[in-house]
Amino acid sequence: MITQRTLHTSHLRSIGGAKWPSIVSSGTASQHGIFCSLSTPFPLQRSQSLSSRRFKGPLARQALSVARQGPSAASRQSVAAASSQVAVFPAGRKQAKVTLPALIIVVSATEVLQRRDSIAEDLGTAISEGATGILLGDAQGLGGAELYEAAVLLKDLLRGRGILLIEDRTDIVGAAEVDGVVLSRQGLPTVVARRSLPDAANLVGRRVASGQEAQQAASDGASLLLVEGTSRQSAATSEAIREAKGSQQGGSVPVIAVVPEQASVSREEAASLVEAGPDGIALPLERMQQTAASFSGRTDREALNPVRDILDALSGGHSASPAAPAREGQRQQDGDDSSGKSLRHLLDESKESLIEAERAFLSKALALLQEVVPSMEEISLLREALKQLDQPFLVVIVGEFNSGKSTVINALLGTRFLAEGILPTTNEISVLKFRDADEPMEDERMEDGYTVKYLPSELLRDLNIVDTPGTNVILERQQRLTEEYVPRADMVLFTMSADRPFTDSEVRFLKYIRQWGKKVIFLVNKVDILSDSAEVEEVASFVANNARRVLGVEAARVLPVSARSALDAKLAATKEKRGFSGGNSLPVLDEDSLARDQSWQKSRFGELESFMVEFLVGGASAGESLRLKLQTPLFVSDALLEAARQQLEAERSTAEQDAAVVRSVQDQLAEFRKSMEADGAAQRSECRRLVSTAVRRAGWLVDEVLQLSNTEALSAYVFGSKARLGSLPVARSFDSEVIGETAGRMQSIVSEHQAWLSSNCDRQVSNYRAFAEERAQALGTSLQELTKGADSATGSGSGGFFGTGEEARRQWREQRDKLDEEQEPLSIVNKGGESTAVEALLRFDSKVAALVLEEEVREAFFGSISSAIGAGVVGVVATWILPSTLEDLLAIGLAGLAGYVALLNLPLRRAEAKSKLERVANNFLQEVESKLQAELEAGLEKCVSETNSFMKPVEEATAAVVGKLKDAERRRAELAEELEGLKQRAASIE
Ligand SMILES: Nc1nc2c(ncn2[C@@H]2O[C@H](COP(=O)(O)OP(=O)(O)OP(=O)(O)O)[C@@H](O)[C@H]2O)c(=O)[nH]1
Repeated sequence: MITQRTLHTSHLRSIGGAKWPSIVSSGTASQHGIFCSLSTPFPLQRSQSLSSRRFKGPLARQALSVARQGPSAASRQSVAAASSQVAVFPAGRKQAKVTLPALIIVVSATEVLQRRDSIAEDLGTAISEGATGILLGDAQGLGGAELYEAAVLLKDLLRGRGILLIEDRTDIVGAAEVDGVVLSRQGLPTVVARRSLPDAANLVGRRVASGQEAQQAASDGASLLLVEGTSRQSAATSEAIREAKGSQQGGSVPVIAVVPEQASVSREEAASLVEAGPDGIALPLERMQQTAASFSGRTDREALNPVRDILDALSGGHSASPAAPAREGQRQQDGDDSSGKSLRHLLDESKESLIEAERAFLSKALALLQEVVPSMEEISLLREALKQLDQPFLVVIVGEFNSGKSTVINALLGTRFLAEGILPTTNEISVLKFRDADEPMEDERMEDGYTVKYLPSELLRDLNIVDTPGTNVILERQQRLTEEYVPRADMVLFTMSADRPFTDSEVRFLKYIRQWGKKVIFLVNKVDILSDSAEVEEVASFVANNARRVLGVEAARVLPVSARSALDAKLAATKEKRGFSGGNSLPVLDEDSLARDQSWQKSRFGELESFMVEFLVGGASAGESLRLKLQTPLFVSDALLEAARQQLEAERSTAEQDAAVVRSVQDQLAEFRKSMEADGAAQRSECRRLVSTAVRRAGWLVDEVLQLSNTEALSAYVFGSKARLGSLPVARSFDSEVIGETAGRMQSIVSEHQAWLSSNCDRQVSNYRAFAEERAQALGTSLQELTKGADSATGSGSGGFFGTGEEARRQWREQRDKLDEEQEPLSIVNKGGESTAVEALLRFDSKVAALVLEEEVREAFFGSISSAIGAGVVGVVATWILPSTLEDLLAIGLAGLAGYVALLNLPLRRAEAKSKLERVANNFLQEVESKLQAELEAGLEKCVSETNSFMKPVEEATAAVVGKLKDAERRRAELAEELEGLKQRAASIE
């Protein structure tokens, strides 16, 4: 039989333990990646288009809708839906963590809403100086909407730089998607609050005032404890902190000291607080300065850096400070090998070369993943796995709560080192590592939240053992912690209770473990509760069968044990204890008596121990441990490369949709132009209708005036010698009967045309600009930056035909000037200098038009007379009478017989007059129309060129993202292929 002694024998110690070079330096937090979702909808236009009142055709409506909404809303939605991040862990994204030492600023929602800007500045400064989070208080009295608003403001401010917690209101935590809640002492039970929170909000803090409350909260699954004394005095707080820390086995839930709003902290109180050893402090913003002064002992306000001073005091003030060991731990991880031996002794040349190839591969994979999927938080697993290569074999013990994980470890160690109990007792991950007895043994809180416990047990020289929280559905957080740790394991000891092996949830969790390619040893614990060895065998084969059937594990290694009996036997066989620092001790066993012990024999624990020895250091399966060790980072890479493939694929499809949406702007611009042109044509045809009506009326007027039976009019011409030209009957009727409302309506069409054109074009440009800005932002840059690039590209002649906004404006001005030069001035009114249709129309004067008509009438008479009395006479008469008025002329004409005869020619003259009028009107119409059209074209040209001046760079950048993602996928696929080769090499290690 192999006993505990076997594990301690000298052949273990004789194995070489040369240090392996460390592979990578410690990693940093992952950054946020580029997401190409089009999340913000276009702003709806407030002002209505002028034309919408007048032109209501389908094209007009389409043009307006394009101008108001920009690129198709439907395509934007589909894009937004496609941008999701792939999570490697089944329970979703990784948890938010409390950075230690913590400095949490407590603010009230009322304060946030009342002095938004100033508080944002104060909090922003504190966060950038190192404050680790914000607790939004004052939640009870406020309405949901206000609290939500305050939470969203703070979230925006934090931008992930620290945690955001809300006091008690789990509903707002979910709605505002913040990191978690702090429950008051009377608030919801921790378990209930956790269940009501969404997955992403994983932090549940609880206010406690005593060690008992702290213990309860920790075992309920609280993720941090906020301690304040019942009497709100710092002395009471210090006492409660001490109790809270003491009450927790391993002290792994962070304990935060709360500085109350009303009380100030004196120097003595600060010292006592620091002495109590909290993991952080929570205090109102306005207490910061004074508290920092007390903590640092500085009096000079100028020299104070409140955040830093408080954090320094917390981390440097006493030996139990969490930050210092965390840093120490990092050092250890980065290469200090004193915590155990690696498996180097099992290496031969070919394995050495495999290791080298693996290292090179892992560095490449790490670099690629960091570059192409920086938002994937799980990259840290790869970093860890790389470091882990230099560390002893890592055995992770998992199982449902109460299955006896801690007891198994205790039995391996031969002492009650870890807490056991029928209720969930393990809330955190504990990594057990070797350290020589004469070295300090304080627990170390690692930066990633795990606790390393050191002890001088020989067992730990060859392997590190990890105790994990039990998995079950009630304590979701614990389950997640364990899930997150599993990928690091080189081997998993899956502990199940003999009375309920292979429960549903165990099967689920086992499947998850297998997904990471882990070797699982099935430990059927508590076999002492089974009646005889036949039952034990029955359960063992049940487990083996199910492992094959459900998990596809052939020849599963099933070890039935009784950890409790084994531990009891070892405790009974303990001759003496070797104490080491921290008040702990390890047994020195009387191995003969242990071997004789009935309960030890029944416990079958020796089989587990001998398996471990054989597996790790000698015997036929020793090579398997090396293979597993080398496979761990490869399987992690495999999972991450696959997750990266999915993420890249999702991002590429999103980016392609984005690019299509951006490209569709061109079609939309063409559509916009088409519908604007249709509306413009409708406006011009309205002008034509108005003018032709006026011409018709003018014709009637001419007919009416120029006829012999029109005695009234004719006598006015004959006898109205005093009347001036402008007030003749024709002129008077012209205004009322011919022009009527025409001039007014024409004027309003033309001026509306201009307003309609500019407002639609401006809206279009500004919508697309907003869209382009949003796109630029989604690409992780700004529009200014993108168009700057385009500017220089244009300058160098390689950037296509689109210039910047300024360039577009210059082109537009040139174009417009050219158009103006080409335009003939309007013949009917002003003979020179006008530029736009509006100006032309505004200068249109019906009186001038009336004069033209008068002229025609005069000419009609004059022509009639001249043809009647002969050209010579007309010449004389003309020179003689021309300076006089028309009335005089008519009087002369009508007085003579010849004049009378000549008047018989009137119908001819009327036709002439009308056609002349028509020509004039058509000239006028043509001028107006061509001006309108030119304006429309120039406006649209400007709109398109200006839009393109920023859309084209965005289009290019969006297309570049697609190209980059494709390239990233190609590189990823190459690595995945390389990985397959390495996996095959590793799998063939004997
Ligand atoms: N009968 C019997 N009880 C055992 C055995 N091993 C552990 N127990 C008991 O089972 C209970 C749970 O043991 P723990 O070691 O705390 O179980 P755990 O899996 O670590 O529990 P959590 O840390 O809460 O996940 C304790 O009361 C132990 O005494 C065993 O082999 N036989």
